[in-house]
Amino acid sequence: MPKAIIAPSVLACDFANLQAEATRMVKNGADWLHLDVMDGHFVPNITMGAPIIKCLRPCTEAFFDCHMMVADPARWVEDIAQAGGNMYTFHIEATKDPVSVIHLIHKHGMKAGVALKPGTPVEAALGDVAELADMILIMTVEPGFGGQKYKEECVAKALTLRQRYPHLDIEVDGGLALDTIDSSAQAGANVIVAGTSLFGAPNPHEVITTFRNKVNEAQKQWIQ
Ligand SMILES: O=C(CO)[C@@H](O)[C@H](O)COP(=O)(O)O
Ligand SMILES: [Co+2]
Repeated sequence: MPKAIIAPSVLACDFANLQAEATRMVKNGADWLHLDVMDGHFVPNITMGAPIIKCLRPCTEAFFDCHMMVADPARWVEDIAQAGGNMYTFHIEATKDPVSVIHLIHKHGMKAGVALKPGTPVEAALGDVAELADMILIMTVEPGFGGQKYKEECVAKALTLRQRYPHLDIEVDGGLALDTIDSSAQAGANVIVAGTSLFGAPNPHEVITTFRNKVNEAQKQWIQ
């Protein structure tokens, strides 16, 4: 069964101390670090790109989960691979040919993730995309900003995917916190991204442990 993976989004950290903030989350039990790359075109915000990821790479051995909110997903694959990205998750809305982008990502030695905005139906990812991708990301907020309200209605897409693809990594991202995790865990999501609720927590270890326990408990129902 897919295991729980907790991925703090550094978008909510103190960027003046990125190295310390990233390693603080790893010490508190994070499995991955979620790095939100925004280009100011696909979303109305600009964050970081390959140069910052490259600087962070020697600071930690954590798996870098790169969430690419960019208008041209193929364009940045080589740069992110060279910077040390491990997962390259692009938005299906940004390309007419997601299968080619998945192949390109694999060719560069990274895992391939495919993200769906709240308004994108899950059918867009069924079939070839879900079968070739290593992970599907269900956005539970509109991409572009941290600290938004969780859209619970989006988790129905995670449930559809989990029922069809019992071994697929399914990530949820946006507004995940102690009071919203249950619906995502119950729907079968196993990769939990959280920014505000982890970087703002007095005890992030406790929150990470709670997320992990809830996901692992919920995943048991999918064992056939
Ligand atoms: O991709 C995004 C936003 O576009 C996310 O990764 C957010 O950074 C998550 O932040 P919180 O909603 O957990 O504060
Ligand atoms: Co993200």
